[in-house]
Amino acid sequence: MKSIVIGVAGGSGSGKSTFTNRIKKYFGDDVVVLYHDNYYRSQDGIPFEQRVTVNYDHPDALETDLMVEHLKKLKAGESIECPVYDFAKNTRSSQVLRIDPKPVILVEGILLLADPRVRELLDIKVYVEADADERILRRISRDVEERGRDMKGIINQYLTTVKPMHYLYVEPTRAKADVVINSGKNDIAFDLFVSKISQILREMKQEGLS
Ligand SMILES: Nc1ncnc2c1ncn2[C@@H]1O[C@H](COP(=O)(O)OP(=O)(O)O)[C@@H](O)[C@H]1O
Ligand SMILES: O=c1ccn([C@@H]2O[C@H](COP(=O)(O)O)[C@@H](O)[C@H]2O)c(=O)[nH]1
Repeated sequence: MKSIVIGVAGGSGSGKSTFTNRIKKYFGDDVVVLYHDNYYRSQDGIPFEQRVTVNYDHPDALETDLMVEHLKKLKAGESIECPVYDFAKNTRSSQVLRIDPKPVILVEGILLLADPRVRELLDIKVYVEADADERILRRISRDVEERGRDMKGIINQYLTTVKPMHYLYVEPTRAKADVVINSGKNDIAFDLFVSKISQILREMKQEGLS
């Protein structure tokens, strides 16, 4: 099976998942999503109080080697067993997720475009743009509602690691993207991607590649 790989990067809270999930919902079984977030390293070796002080916005916090290996396998038509990260516990869960290869592979993560090995595997590189104030406001709601965090912890983490790492490692990768989209709820960008992906899927089907 031949695949097209689309990488979606951007700051935390920019709307990457919103955009990616909308594409996945539209194309259903033709699309698989690989979340770089699931490749955060296990923090099982340290107590919870220490886990919350780790710099999760530095490239070293992620096991990108494993994700590169998995992405290569999916591209080669092989299934993978992806780790599953538990944000409430700040470590990997005991679960793994079997992911089967599909004609369209979406890969998503804040630091995706920071690694040349990942960039090399991507056919289309997208950067989702959003103002810093909107990103932090969205992150506050999401982290409280979905990731088991409190206000004090979110603010402390934002000021000590999220913000400085964003300007050091995430924002510079905007220049590596083929397409920069303004907001994950951008209907024009969504329509353009639907038509591009539909065209690629049609060509793959005509050539008998998917
Ligand atoms: N353009 C937008 N307007 C309003 N809310 C948004 C917008 N984009 C994303 N959100 C909301 O912000 C939160 C974080 O978005 P998400 O897509 O998970 O960001 P990311 O994956 O980049 O961290 C979600 O609750 C989402 O519904
Ligand atoms: O244990 C962890 C691991 C990561 N984070 C934060 O997650 C975001 C990236 O996820 P998005 O879905 O793109 O927001 C990153 O900024 C890390 O700070 C965490 O808080 N705890």
